Amino acid sequence: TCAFAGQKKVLAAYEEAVKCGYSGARAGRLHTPHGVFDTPMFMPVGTQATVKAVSPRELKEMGAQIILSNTYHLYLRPGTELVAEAGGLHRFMDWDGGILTDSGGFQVFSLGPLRKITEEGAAFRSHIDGSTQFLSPEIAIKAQMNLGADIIMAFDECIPYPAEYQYAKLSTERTTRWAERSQKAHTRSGQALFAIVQGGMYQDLRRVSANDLVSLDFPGYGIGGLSVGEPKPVMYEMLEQTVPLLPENKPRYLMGVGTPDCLVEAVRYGIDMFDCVFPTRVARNGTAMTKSGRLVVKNAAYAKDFLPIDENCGCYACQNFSRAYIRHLLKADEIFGLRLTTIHNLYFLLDFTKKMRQAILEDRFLSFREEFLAQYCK
Ligand SMILES: CNc1nc2c(CCNCC3CCCC3)c3nc(N)[nH]c(=O)c3cc2[nH]1
Ligand SMILES: [Zn+2]
Repeated sequence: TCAFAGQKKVLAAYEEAVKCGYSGARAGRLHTPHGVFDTPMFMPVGTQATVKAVSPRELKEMGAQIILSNTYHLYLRPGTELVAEAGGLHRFMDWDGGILTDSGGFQVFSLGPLRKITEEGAAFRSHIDGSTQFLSPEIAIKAQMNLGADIIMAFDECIPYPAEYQYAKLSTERTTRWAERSQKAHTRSGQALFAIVQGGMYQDLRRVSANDLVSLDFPGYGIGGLSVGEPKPVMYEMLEQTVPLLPENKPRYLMGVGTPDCLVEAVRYGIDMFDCVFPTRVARNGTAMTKSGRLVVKNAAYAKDFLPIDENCGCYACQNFSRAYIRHLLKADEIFGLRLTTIHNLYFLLDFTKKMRQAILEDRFLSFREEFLAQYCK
């Protein structure tokens, strides 16, 4: 095992990373002010301080450990000072588990019509009221200190795909300078600041980004700039180049990933933490995730199917309701229908990462991966 080396200001401590015999797959324990959590882990996304359609009690019941929220959205509405006055994000949304906030870097570049990026930061138009806004490392870190998450992310630029080598190089070097500025602006003890590795789809830039950020010594590392439309083999190649350069005794968080096939490959390379809007988003248009692929429960084929979505699933939806009932609710635009598909999809991914952890601890991760990929159609 990798003994935990004492690190200053580290509360997202990493210990007990148990390496299984093959490559970098490992099972670990992540220490935060709101508890100690098992990895590999999937983190449900709650963009606007709620995981859409489910309650904190239901999240706890299905085994969620850390959930995500978003600085960009909360900064625009209701404002991060207001959340601070309410006692912080945990109090505001009544969640006593772990919270991780993304710095807003990705959203600025993917949501608001981008105005311009300078060394100072990013100016953009709010997607809510079109007003001109500005985010910089200092503003993003102050906002995240106000929200009070257990883990916060450095302000970065997620390089679009595809991108010219020269642009990727300059942007990655700026993201490293922004990471240093994020570190200097981060003055809240009891909160872990993770840096974010960039480098586009260029192996050499990925290695430079990882090495530069590791020498700045962060308690954990996000891997950004992936799952932005690149082919999966390219994403895996970037992981192969990047993950081995990150300290073994620190958490690695692959941002915005993803589907079960991507999760099992990323765990193989040594990723510990994942987030993705996919399970909650597709649930809202009536698609359920299963170990053999997606099941569009809204389809007419299920009108008289009185079996649950997945007979082996332990979630509230599968334990109590049939495909026919859920299809009926979705067709009737009943809110409870969205709640049931969301509960199932979140449970599916949370349970999937739990199964991967168990396989690693029992040193059978490779066969688990083979069996899963054989059954799962992308
Ligand atoms: C979907 N693919 C993807 N997502 C990325 C994300 C967002 C991760 N998810 C955040 C939650 C979603 C809403 C609330 C918080 C990325 N974020 C940052 N900061 N940098 C990336 O390179 C970055 C890269 C990403 N790629
Ligand atoms: Zn289920």
